[in-house]
Formats: sequence, structure tokens, C-alpha cells
Amino acid sequence: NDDSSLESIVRRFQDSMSSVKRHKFWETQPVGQFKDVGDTSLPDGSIELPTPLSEVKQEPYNLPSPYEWTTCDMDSEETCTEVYILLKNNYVEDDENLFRFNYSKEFLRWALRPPGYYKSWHIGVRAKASKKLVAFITGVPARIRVRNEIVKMAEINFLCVHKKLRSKRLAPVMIKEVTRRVHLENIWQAAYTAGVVLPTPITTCQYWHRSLNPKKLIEVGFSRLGARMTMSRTIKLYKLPDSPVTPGFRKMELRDVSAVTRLLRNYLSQFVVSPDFDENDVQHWLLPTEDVVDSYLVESPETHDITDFCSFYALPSSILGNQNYSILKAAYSYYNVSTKTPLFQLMNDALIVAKRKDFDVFNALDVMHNESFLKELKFGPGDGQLHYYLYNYRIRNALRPSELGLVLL
Ligand SMILES: CNCCCN(C)c1ncc(F)c(N2CC(C(=O)NCc3cnc4ccccn34)C2)n1
Repeated sequence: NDDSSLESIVRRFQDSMSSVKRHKFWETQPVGQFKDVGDTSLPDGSIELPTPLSEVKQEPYNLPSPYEWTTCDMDSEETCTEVYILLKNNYVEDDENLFRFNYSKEFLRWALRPPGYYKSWHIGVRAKASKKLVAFITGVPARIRVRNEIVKMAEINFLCVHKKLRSKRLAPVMIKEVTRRVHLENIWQAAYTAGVVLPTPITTCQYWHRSLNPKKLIEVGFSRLGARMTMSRTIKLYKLPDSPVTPGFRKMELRDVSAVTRLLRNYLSQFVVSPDFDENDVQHWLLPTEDVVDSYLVESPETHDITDFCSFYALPSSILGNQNYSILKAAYSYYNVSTKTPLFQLMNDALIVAKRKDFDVFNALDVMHNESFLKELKFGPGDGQLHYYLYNYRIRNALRPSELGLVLL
């Protein structure tokens, strides 16, 4: 992909055009504007006041004529499969188009049905003629604390337009429609992430990867053999013990929900932005669900207190165009709390159980206290960044990633 090839010139031109159009849209939205960065006269908090529900647009936004809105019932096996296939074939890819996220159906049902969810926020677009699902965007409700204010928000995710319908300007109208449906539930703020820069990130995080199966990662092009490294030397470098080393390290169970909620709430209170989880939230988001989310804790053998907690979610990627492998099994660090066990030891135990579950790589963002263990546990920096955004909520001074206590799926 040399820079002079016509293909890469066209791609760069299209990217720059889409980024111009992207800012045209976002300059019309109540989000921190680039021109306002550093303007200390603007207060933190809500940018626009809520409008009376009677004044919220009652009918859906207009779509281009061949398309129609649909609400995706994730309880329906058939609809859930349609959503799964759309994302599997059209969702986020890496810059070299080697990988594409392959969120599983069980994962999507978990991610989209937390306590208090609204089916109306699982929005699809169908082609009227074929009834095919061609686009998707979702919201789920969340209580997010920003400094000492708890704000009801929508977490917006899974914005996906079929590859064949790109640059038809569907994304802006889908964003407006999910915003309208969120407003109808009297919620006026939202949180979302993107791999691209939009007005205006509250923080920008770096991906880090810890090889668990270096031979496969090198074979599929996820990693490269280090300079002056042989394959056998690389395999030895990333080798892990067969079992966790911390006494009392075990899977989380239903009976642990209260203790884990106390531990997590206390830990997350130190960050500027974090979820305000209650026991129902902890039970949904952190109780282990096979092939979706795994969580472990340390129960002190002496006192039986629960002193530490770690969790990761399973987000495989399709490997596009490798003869020997079709799926990259990736674990993503979720929420981790250490009060007695050193965080690097707790996370090393997480790596050990992830390897035992046959994951190929363990990904983590440099949020919360993750930076303290990344290098020591042999994580390498990734090539992508994840920008975090709030809708209709200004935070004048961008956060450091270590001040962020929120992980979106
Ligand atoms: C809130 N919503 C975020 C969606 C999930 N996001 C984009 C994400 N959260 C955490 C990560 F740590 C992460 N990645 C580590 C980097 C990586 O693994 N890059 C190679 C790669 C393998 N598979 C894919 C698929 C798509 C893009 C890059 N890929 C990207 N990505």
C-alpha cells in the first residue's frame, strides 16, 4: 500500500472528504466544539437545557425513500441473527483490513439488554423492497458519574452501515433518530467512542496488547516477530504458568454480587468519569456469562473478605484472508479492582486464565490504573486510539486516560 498508488490517493481523498462532512454534522450538535476548547468562560456540564417532552419531535426522521426504520427485537433469534450477520460483515475493521469485529449473538444480547433497557433504542434500517437489514445503531441507559454529578445517559454503540451504502449520509440521520428516541425517554446526555477524531474528545486512549498465542498472532499479521527474536524465543517470552498464583483467586458467583458492588463502587469513585453501578448493574455486567464476560475475585483465605476483582470480555475478530485461521480470539480488559493483591499480580492471573481459555491476545486500554501493569506484563502498544465522547455535556479540560473509569463494549 505505497503512498503514491492511485488507490491510496483516492482513499486519502475520500477519508478527507468524509472528515469534512463529519465535522459539518458535528458542528450542528450540542457537543464541545473545537473552537471552544480552552474557553474558560463556558461552564462544565449540560450544554443545552432539556426541552419539554411535548416539544420532542414525535415522528421518526425521514430516511432516503428506499429505506425504512425498524426496531430490532434482540429477544428474537431471527432478528438477533440478522444483527449479528450485518455486524459480522460490515462493522469496524483495522486500518489494513486484516480483521473485523465479530461480536457474538450472546454478546449482543448481553450488551443490549442491561437493567432498564429500551427496545426502541435498538434501531435498524431495512431496504423496503428486500426487507434486508442494512444499518444499525443502539443505545442503552446508564447512570454515569461525572465528578460529583450523577447523570442519566445513553451509551451509544454499534453504529454500522452496510459497506454498499456508505457515503449515502445514513449515519447522521441514524444518530439524530437515536438521539430523538433517547430524548423521548427524558434523557439528554450520551456517551460514545470512536476510532476517529470528532468534536471533541473528553480523553483519548491507547490500545495495548498482550500476546497469549504469539505464533498465531504473527502468522495472521496481528504482530510481527521482534528484531533479533526467533519464534521459539518469542513463545518462551510470552509463556505463562498453568494456574493463577494468588491464593483465594476464584470465579465470581451470584453470592458475591453485594461484596463486588461495594468493592467496585469504592474503587471507581476515584475517577472523574465512571459508571454508577448498583447491585443490579453488577449482576448484569460482571457475573460471568459463558463466552461473553468472565470475572474473578480474590477471597482472603483467612478472613473470607473479597479484596480484589478482575474481569474481561470476549470479542473475537474475523481474520480476513488467512488460509489457516478465520477467528482471532481476543479478551478485552473490563473492570479491575485491587486493594490487597498487587494489580500486576492480579492482572497476571487474569492473563493466565485467559490463556487457559484459549484466547490468543489480551487487549487493554490505558484507562484507570492499567498503565501501572502494561509494560511489566509484556503488553505492547497497539496502533489505534480510542477517543471517548460525551453528548450535551461539556468537560472543559480533557481528562488523562488514567482519570477515566468507563469501559464501553
Ligand atoms: C466502544 N467500542 C469500542 C469497539 C471496540 N474497539 C474498537 C476496541 N476496543 C478496545 C480495543 F483494545 C480495540 N482494539 C485493540 C486494537 C486491535 O485489536 N486492533 C487490531 C484488530 C483486531 N481486530 C480488530 C477489529 C477492528 C479493528 C481493529 N482490530 C483495536 N478495539
